[in-house]
Amino acid sequence: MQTVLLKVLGSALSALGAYGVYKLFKFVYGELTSSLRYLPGPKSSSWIYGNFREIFDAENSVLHEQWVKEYGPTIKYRGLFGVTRLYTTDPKALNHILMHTDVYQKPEMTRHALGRVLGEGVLIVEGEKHRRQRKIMNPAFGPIQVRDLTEIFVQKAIQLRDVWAAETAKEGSARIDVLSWLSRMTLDVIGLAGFNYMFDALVGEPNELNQAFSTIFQASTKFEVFPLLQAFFPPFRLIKTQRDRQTEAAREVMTRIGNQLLKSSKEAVVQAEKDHVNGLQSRNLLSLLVKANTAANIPDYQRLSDDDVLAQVPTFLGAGHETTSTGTTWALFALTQSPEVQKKLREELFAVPTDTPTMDELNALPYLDAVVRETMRVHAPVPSTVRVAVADDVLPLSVPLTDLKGVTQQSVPIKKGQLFIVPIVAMNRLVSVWGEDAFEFKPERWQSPPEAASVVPGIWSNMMTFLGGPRACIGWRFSIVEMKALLFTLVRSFEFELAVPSEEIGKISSVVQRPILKNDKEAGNVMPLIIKPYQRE
Ligand code: HEM
Repeated sequence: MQTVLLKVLGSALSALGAYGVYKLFKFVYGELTSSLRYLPGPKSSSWIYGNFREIFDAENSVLHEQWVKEYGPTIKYRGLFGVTRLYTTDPKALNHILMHTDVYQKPEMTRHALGRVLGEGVLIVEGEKHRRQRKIMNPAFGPIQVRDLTEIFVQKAIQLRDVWAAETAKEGSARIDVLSWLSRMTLDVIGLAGFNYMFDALVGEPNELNQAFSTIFQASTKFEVFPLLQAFFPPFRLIKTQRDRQTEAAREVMTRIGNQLLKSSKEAVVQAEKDHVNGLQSRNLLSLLVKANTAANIPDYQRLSDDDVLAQVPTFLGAGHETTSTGTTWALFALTQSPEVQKKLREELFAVPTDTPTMDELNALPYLDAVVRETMRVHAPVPSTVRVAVADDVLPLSVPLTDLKGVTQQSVPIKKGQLFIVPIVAMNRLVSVWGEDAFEFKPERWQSPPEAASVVPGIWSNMMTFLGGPRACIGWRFSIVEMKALLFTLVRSFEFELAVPSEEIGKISSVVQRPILKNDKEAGNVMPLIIKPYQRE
């Protein structure tokens, strides 16, 4: 028996070894013959990590932005185990990548990492499945639907205002971690607006789903090798880390709650149809999706299965909650750094004679709009994303590049398997578009945005914040109005100051770019502000 076992083990190890040698050979051959081998770019600083560690230490895009200054808009650098990554801020090349979703897709490792948390929702799936999901989902995110949801945004912003007012009541001011409170508020909003579900995160202790989510999405402040090994080498995924177990537990909670929500949504849609009403219960995203999916004019082959609909619950939670809370956190941070902007914004907001504005009233405020745009430009919550070419292609360039052999290239030949970083915040802060002060927070620049911005291939406001093309963010209108409702309510009620010196605030990115305290990384993702009730003269 023992001999048989040893033989099986021996064969398995030999097969694994042969597979490893084959992969290594394929990789080395691919690199030696790569069409990118003469592209300019920084030297790799490690055989194992490539340029990864310095990128991790340099707050995401800052280092890339320096490289672009040094080597030009289209460069290559090394990722883990020396894998070549192509990085370009050339708008024509990026437009090509974003528009050709049949060729440029999310890499398997990204889909694995996101999928184990969020399931097979619209954020993860590719090809025909994506087109089908997106088609049924698009109508739920239109301007009319978001207008209907504004009441929820404003109600929840007022509830947060009241919680903070109570915090400041004793001493006249309070030190508050605004990130955690905004995160509770946006969770409540996506619960209600997404599925008519009450998380009640703004009252009492976080409930089980809230807790599960916070654990998964807490960005790691340390450089960890094992998750990278799992991402690159699927066999490592068989080894379950504590984080994997937490994620699985969270997924179970989400599936359980998701099933209940889907059942209630279906019942609410049927009831609303019977009663010929369009009540709030059936005005949430999930019910709109259920309604669209059951509409008589949809052919059966285009309908989503229950599993597909269910997968959108964690997708909305994951994609629509921390992104908006982080964006609003950076907006408040920016206001603490520009007291004159804070004052000017408050003056504009006080001109509105109601505490409960509609979407149209919020959208009619030009300075609020400029503050939101400028925050989304400078502090884009998702700083970059990734794509892989699933077929050979040719990438067109608007700025020709001179390769290491001195040859000028108008385009770059791309081989199947090539990884790309899609720069979001770096595109939003291009000096060639926004001028020398591109890194500074100046809402006034939106009075006359530069002509040059029109080449940036973004779905919103000539920025990449919500990406562009068929995979652009579906929830951009939702989040912009939610942020406006929050800023409207909070800036009218409080004055904001940073509770620590500004140099102490750092950024750390795990999909979403959140604040940390550089001198106290153990504190996790926090943004401590001193808030004082605003006394109107
Ligand atoms: C400030 C807030 C937000 C930001 C910065 C943001 C940003 C993004 C970005 C950059 C992507 C593309 C990711 C990629 O393909 O690599 C994306 C996709 C997506 N976002 Fe958002 N998002 C925000 C809010 C929301 C909200 C509120 C929702 C839903 C309620 C939402 C739902 C989605 C979904 C479902 C996708 C996948 C779309 C697809 O692949 O077809 N997002 N978002």
